[in-house]
Amino acid sequence: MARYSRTEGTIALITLSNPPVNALGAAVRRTITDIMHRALTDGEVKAVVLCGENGTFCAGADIREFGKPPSGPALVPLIHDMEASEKPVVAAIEGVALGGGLEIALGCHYRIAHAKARLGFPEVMLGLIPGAGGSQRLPRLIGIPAALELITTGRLVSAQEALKLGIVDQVVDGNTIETAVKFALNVIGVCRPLLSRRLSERTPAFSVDAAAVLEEGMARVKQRARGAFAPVVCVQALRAAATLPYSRGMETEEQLINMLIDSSQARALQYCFFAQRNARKWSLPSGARWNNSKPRAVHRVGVVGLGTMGRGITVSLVKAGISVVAVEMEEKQMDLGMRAVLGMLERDAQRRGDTRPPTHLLTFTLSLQQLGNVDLVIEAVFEDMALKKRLFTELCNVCKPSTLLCTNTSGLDVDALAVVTHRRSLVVGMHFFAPANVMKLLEVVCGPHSSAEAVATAMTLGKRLGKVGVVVGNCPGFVGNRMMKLYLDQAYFLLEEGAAPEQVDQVLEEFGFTMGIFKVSDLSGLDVGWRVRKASGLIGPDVNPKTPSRWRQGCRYSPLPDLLCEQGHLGQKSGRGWYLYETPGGKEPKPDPAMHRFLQEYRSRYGLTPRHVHAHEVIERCTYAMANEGFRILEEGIAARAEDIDVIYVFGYGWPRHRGGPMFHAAQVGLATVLQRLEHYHQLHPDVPHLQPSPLLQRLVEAGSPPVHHWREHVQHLHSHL
Ligand SMILES: CCCCCCCCCCCCC/C=C/C(=O)SCCNC(=O)CCNC(=O)[C@H](O)C(C)(C)COP(=O)(O)OP(=O)(O)OC[C@H]1O[C@@H](n2cnc3c(N)ncnc32)[C@H](O)[C@@H]1OP(=O)(O)O
Repeated sequence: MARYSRTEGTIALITLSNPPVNALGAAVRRTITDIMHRALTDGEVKAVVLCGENGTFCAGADIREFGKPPSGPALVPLIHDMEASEKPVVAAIEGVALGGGLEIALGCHYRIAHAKARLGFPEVMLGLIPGAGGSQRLPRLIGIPAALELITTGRLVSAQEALKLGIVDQVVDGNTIETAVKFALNVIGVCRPLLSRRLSERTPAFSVDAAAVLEEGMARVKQRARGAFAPVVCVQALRAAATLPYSRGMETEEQLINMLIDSSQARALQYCFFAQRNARKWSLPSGARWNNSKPRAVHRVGVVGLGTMGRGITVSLVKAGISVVAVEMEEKQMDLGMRAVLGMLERDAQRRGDTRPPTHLLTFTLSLQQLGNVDLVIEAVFEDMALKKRLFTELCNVCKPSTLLCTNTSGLDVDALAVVTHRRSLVVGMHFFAPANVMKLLEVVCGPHSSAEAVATAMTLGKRLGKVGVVVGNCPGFVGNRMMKLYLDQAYFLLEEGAAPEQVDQVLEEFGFTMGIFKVSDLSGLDVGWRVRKASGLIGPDVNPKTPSRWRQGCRYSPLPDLLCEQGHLGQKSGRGWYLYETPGGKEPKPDPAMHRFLQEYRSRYGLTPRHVHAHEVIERCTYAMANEGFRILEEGIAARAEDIDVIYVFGYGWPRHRGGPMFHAAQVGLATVLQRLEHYHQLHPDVPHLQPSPLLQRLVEAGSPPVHHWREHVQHLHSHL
């Protein structure tokens, strides 16, 4: 928990010891409070050095304790006693000093950091504010503007930046604890400077500038927060720091943290924190798991296809220091792709203040033969099964027998590709999201043939690229796009029934989505879905001409997006889609009067009487339809946990993190309510079978709506896939 020792005769060394990250759980707080008291009252001790075991100072409060009844001593009095002490207290920061860890460090009189240390207040990402004095001490140390930026974004800073900002006093390359002990010996008995080191005794100058900074900060934060409370409350806490004496500021901080600590948003964000980490802990029906499966070493990767996805994937790999052989079939395409990749790397290097992008890691070629020596190939060619099958057959002949073959398909059958190869166990899906060098999500799709080694390798590679990998089973659209289809269907149906694209989008954005569904559709291009619908026989020559236009494969179908595509309205790229753009390629969507006329004509053609669609109906139909499909996905074993589905939606589809994800949201609304609303909508729309509540949802409600992490126990035939 925490250890006490004496060094150099007069220095008390207090070492936090709570692996893996020295989180400040109740037992740690109790021990540290006791031994700090011992050090501060022991007449032989002249100074204290506070450090963490195993190269980590402290990652803050134990997040698992939030939401449970409080136990153990609070942090605020401990920090206060330490700061008020007449003995210098020096923090020796290695690894991280985050949240409560940084608050403890700010209560110390001096801070020495290792060059590789990172510091910050990430509480806002957990739906909180720095609630143990951090919101009051940091602005007194570094000023309002810098504190505002750090606290409202949760951004971590390097030791070097912390030194520039004045958060730490010294940065060391060598032994941080030895340096801190020497430092402590030097400041023993130096009284006046100690007084000035107590941050609570400083007054932040509240200039007119600071008032303007806070006002601007509030406006910026409100605009970016998409309905999240914590960033807004962070600004309120900083305003208290700027305008109130320290003790009153602390009272405000306490009121604000108490308001947030039990909020549904804090619960959702803390759920996301653990869900993201649990997603790494995959397992397969064979018993292979993340911690018993060895990944292969990957030094050299082949990327086939230099379209939008291939370019992003190539950039991601090169930025992670991996050699890439990028293959295109046509010279013109290769030229375009090469220029785009080099441009992206150049811009990225400039942003980081690096003059030389790592282009030496890149080879561009028109020949698949150059893939003979790569460890792994990521195929990113056109979404066409026949083409992919031909490519995989060829790759088998060209690549060494141990090369893993991965497909970046967004929904085609990975098993069907595996069976055309002589190395089925080495085939997995690596589904990146556009733009692949920016988006964090990676669906790793494994089929019945995929080996544990292949899954482990794809997941490890994803981690090296900074992605959040989630292992999913093989089915059309996998997890993300399979659920997205139902979300889109509901959005189209809402238009048929009377809504306008901008109205649906506004409601979704107010709910917290990064972008409304119709804006997303315009951005990705309406032709993407059009091709998928053609390939899956929903449109095209295979459809019986007698089939009504609004009916496909036994259920309601909306031809609205197909009609737009037929008119050449493909979204941003054509200057017109669900919205109107100034020019082809324009980025600013404007409601389109022609779209409104088109929808009116469409409705009268099919005898649909438009009605007013309420905001709550938009949210319920879109999000409950998604969650309902999520339950089916769980039941089929396509996702191992509800948390995995939520991670996919938060990191890949712009789902608001402060609402946890579609499955967590359903739990927060109440499963019984979701079930009842789905029954209601299914009664109104019996031609939409996906609105019929899934059996798993019904069983969970019968079982009294257990919490999300118990849902798996109610899945029948567990291990069918994952
Ligand atoms: C004092 C609390 C009392 C509670 C009662 C309420 C009182 C109300 C007053 C509240 C005042 C509190 C003031 C303080 C608030 C805080 O400090 S909030 C926490 C702020 N800190 C963070 O957000 C840090 C979160 N952690 C990370 O960012 C990263 O984990 C890391 C430290 C940078 C390490 O990253 P990496 O090396 O990639 O490892 P990970 O896989 O992420 O983590 C390893 C395992 O450690 C677990 N973990 C990490 N941090 C915490 C944590 N703070 N609490 C609990 N557990 C943590 C993580 O889940 C991993 O676990 P496993 O998956 O099981 O391996």
